[in-house]
Amino acid sequence: MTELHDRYQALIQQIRRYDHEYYVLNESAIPDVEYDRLMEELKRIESEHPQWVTPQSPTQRVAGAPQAGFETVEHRMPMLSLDNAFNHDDLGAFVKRLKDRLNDPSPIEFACEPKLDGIAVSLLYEQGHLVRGATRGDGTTGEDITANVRTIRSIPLSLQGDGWPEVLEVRGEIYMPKAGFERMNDEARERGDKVFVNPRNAASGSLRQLDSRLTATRPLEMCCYSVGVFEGGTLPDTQYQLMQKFSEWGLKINPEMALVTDVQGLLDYYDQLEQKRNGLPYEIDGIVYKVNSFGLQRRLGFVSRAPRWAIARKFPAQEEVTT
Ligand SMILES: NC(=O)n1nc(-c2ccco2)nc1N
Repeated sequence: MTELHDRYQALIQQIRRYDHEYYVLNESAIPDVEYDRLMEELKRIESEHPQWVTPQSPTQRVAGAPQAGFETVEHRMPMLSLDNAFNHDDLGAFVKRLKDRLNDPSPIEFACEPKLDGIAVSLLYEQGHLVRGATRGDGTTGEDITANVRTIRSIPLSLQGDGWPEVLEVRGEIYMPKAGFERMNDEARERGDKVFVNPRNAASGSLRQLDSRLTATRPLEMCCYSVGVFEGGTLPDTQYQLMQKFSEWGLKINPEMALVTDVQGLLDYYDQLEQKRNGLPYEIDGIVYKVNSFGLQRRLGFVSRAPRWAIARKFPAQEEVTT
């Protein structure tokens, strides 16, 4: 029996590693037929030994039946909205305001991230296991979409590596890549079904399904970009270091992230990303600039619902191409 149980645990680790390589690192793992064979062997062992199955097993990503509705979730820490900068002068004014408030003229380091155009989501991990997924909602109250979040392969059911806090709330954006959006709409047209106007609406509609078996068929991904609640552990001192930790723990982060210094750095990054924008495999509607140091972020605090230490800079709206 222990030999079979050892095989069972090895299978879970192997499939978890392939999921991470394929869905988080976007590296081609093994041929589908080989992956499917491993999953079939895992399901067969679980059917013979149902008492071994835990919610963290790769076979447990899709619930068997629809839920009646969505429970509400009260966010222990509000999910922030971002102040906006509409032009380069606004960015200069933003940096000046920070230096005045810090009463320190020395250069400030910023973490720069593409502003993904999806749905902001909170993932709660306890003892390293995913226990809840929730939408941002109005920032204070969101909807419990755990069953749907569990179907997204780029979201690990258990954190990898070590050193993560006992309670860790990871925040990020769930989005639908452009190629998946086009493919899904082509299939919908062939079936005579409703098509979605844009990837953001498609992601939102997919997350609001009461039947997670439908959500599981949708090409959704998640990039993680900030932390909410954390207990029973420590986190790095900067946004950039936190993202490296997230990646070590098996969470997907955005590869376009960069560290820059002062206003010129913000402007250069804007120009670089504006050039890249149309070639990216997902839609972005701007950039999020964050003061990199968490110590400085704490000193700067928030104004009402938005942090003083971050600002969004939007690109000009793109002409809707009517197909
Ligand atoms: N939407 C998006 O891509 N965001 N949103 C934040 C954010 C919002 C509040 C704190 O951080 N960061 C990124 N990359």
